[in-house]
Amino acid sequence: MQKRFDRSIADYREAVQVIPGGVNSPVRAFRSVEMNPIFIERAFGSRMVDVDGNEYIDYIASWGPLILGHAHPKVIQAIKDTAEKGTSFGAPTELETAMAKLVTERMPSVDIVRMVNSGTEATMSAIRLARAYTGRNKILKFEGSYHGHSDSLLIKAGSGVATLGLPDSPGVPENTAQHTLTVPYNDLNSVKLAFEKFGEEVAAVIMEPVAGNMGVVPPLPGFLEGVREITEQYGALLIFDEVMTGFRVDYHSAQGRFNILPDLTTMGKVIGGGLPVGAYGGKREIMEQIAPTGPVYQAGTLSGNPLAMAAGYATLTEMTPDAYQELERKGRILEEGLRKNAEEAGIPAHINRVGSMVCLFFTGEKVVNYETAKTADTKRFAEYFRHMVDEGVLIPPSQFEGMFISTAHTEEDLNRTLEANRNALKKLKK
Ligand SMILES: Cc1ncc(COP(=O)(O)O)c(C=O)c1O
Ligand SMILES: NCC(=O)CCC(=O)O
Repeated sequence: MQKRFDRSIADYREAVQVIPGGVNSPVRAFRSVEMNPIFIERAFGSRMVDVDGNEYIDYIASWGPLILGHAHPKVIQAIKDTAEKGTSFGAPTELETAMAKLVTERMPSVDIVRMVNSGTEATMSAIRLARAYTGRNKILKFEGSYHGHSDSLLIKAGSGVATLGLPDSPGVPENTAQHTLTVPYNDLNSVKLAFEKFGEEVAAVIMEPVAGNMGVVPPLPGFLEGVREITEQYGALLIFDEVMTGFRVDYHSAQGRFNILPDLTTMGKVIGGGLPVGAYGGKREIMEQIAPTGPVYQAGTLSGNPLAMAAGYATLTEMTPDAYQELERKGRILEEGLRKNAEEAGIPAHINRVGSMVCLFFTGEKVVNYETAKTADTKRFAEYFRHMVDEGVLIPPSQFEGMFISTAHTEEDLNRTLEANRNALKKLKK
């Protein structure tokens, strides 16, 4: 490595004394890429600057939320203006209704929405609601999908769980885990077989409409349609986990892009504009089973927090349909450039992209599910990651995560990224 990380290394040594692994979320630990975590000092637009003064073109984007880039002036102003009037009241505000209106207008299947504080809370609450509504216990999820860290959903999970190779977490009781069925993504036949066996017991299928936690994996044609049909046939709910894809892959999210309507939708990331937010919503009849209109309990001291609502509202307001087209165009530039570079370098690679979510897998195989994602050479990814850091480009530190493009990435940033990619590929051990 040519860059110096003296201060990051010192910060990390200090952090591990008082924080497990020195990080507040495992994916920040850089373990699988065999580096110490880089501590960040500040960020603006497409750039992040670490505590040693190294500057990067950033594609982590806080793991998805920052679709406008870092510290967007309108988002920062909205947070400032709101903060001056108080940061939390424990009583409703008009801002929450305004936000709910925006979400319900844009998210095709969502009539009514409840705000929570994270994606984990959103999926956990949606599962509880689905179980209560159907009077059934089992849920079906896909291998290598990540839906946050609640017990029922930490089975064969993606994201950091996959990166660290911890498929089933200790601490999840067996009698909880037994209610979670898992099948391969993009494999409709396996979904059918699972329903033939357990169909009457399944409360819901929860799925990422574009998988984003085993790297990026688009749904194959007919897959989302098929799952929608099967769930309807068996009276199970379909939950789209749009925590990552929501307001990211399209103005109308993945459900709009692919034109499939789930019963419930979970959201997070972009709707918080960089502040802690999650949400779940859907059909009125189902959602009104939640307290206080119904018996299913779910609550939150800071839910619908004014600062988070202001940041989310400002973000969504900036994200016009044109802005999504622009992201699509940038996504295409990156996708095509990465493919061309890998071909020219003679490196086996598969590139998946949906909108502004892009992933370069170091494998010659087509990646359609977790099994095929795992054919990627993670050692090679680690080496590539470190070369990219040296080149001043920060991508998520795992083969099983995608890059996020923001409206702040300029064409120059993309060209510079492709140049960095070319240089990094050249330096890889053959
Ligand atoms: C699809 C998906 N669902 C749920 C989550 C959990 O969200 P959070 O980290 O906000 O709890 C994530 C990411 O972390 C995600 O990508
Ligand atoms: N794609 C993985 C995530 O978004 C997780 C972020 C985190 O757990 O910090």
